[in-house]
Amino acid sequence: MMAAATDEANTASSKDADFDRLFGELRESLGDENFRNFLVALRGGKPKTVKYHPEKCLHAELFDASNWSRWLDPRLSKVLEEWHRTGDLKQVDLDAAALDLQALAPGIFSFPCFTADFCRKILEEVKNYQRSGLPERPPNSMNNQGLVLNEIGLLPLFDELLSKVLSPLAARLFGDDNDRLLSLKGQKTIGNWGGSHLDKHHTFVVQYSAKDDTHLDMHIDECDITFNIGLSESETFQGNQLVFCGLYDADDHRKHQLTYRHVLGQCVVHCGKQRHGAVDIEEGERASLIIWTKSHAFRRSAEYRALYDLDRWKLGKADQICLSYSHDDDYEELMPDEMKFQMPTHLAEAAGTASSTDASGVPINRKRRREDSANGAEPSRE
Ligand SMILES: O=C(O)CCC(=O)C(=O)O
Ligand SMILES: [Fe+2]
Repeated sequence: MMAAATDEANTASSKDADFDRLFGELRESLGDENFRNFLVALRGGKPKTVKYHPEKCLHAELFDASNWSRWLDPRLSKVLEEWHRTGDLKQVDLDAAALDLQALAPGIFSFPCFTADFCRKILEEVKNYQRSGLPERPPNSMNNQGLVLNEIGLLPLFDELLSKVLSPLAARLFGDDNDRLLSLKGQKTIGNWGGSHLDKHHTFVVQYSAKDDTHLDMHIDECDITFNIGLSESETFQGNQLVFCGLYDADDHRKHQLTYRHVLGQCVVHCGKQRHGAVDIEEGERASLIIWTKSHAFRRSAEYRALYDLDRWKLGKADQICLSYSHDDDYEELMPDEMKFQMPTHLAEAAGTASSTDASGVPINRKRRREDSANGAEPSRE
């Protein structure tokens, strides 16, 4: 009897696993949006189409994809000029002093991306949509507050921005061996994560305030490369820094690497499989524009399967700030009761032996060195 029950349970769980695998493969080959439409169709429904643009939108110019170049920070446009003319990736000089790219930690870089005007308009558009009463859903499985921009008519704009702006950067930082830089400004790149062949994006805005999402638990992203652009003025929020820990299966994946303070228009780019989260917001509101990008070709390769195998994932040593209440089985044991399910800023500070950035996006230790040398003092050692 016992054996039969166990066999039955085994059969059921192996059927569940088959089902999960099948659905996973289907989702992978259809892409997220078509997969969602497929599920809606299975239930006999019609995929939802939202009539927002042009009747109800605020900034019609955002919805005209041919405007894509208008929104770029001029420092980034300049670095892409030669590549646009020749198609030669080697001409994308991320080292150019004029770009002011910051190499923050291995595989984590930031650079000026969009104009303040674009950031303001995107955020105003999001708030306008949220007031409209049109259908909404959470932007991903962990953030409640925000909006999926691809679903309100902005997909063509972000398609253009992916192919004309973000793709060459991804290729140089996370692409094939032929395209990728080995290091940049003294920081190593972390190998091929499909950056040469990005073909899909999930683009959304996340919002934090005392009212709803106050922080974001540690996680990895459902994508290969993440572009995350600050939409809020530095003076409008306190706390809520982005904290990076290690790559998902590295021995140090739960060790603090970087505390990053968002800057308006500045993009922080990282591999989706880098553990990260946002600490509690202390004052005001913050919003970020997130572009999760994927390469389906890369995901089908043996190289990807060798890189990303959840069976290899293990817990291992941890800084408290890198613990995840949604994903870590030892969270209950390692996090003291009075600190559970919060992500206070001081936890990031306590772990902040690695680098941090300040309100202008400059790594603090490097800034101190610059100031010291401007004052004629001996540069401090890292
Ligand atoms: O709050 C942020 O800037 C990061 C959000 C994030 O990591 C995500 O939505 O996946
Ligand atoms: Fe994320």
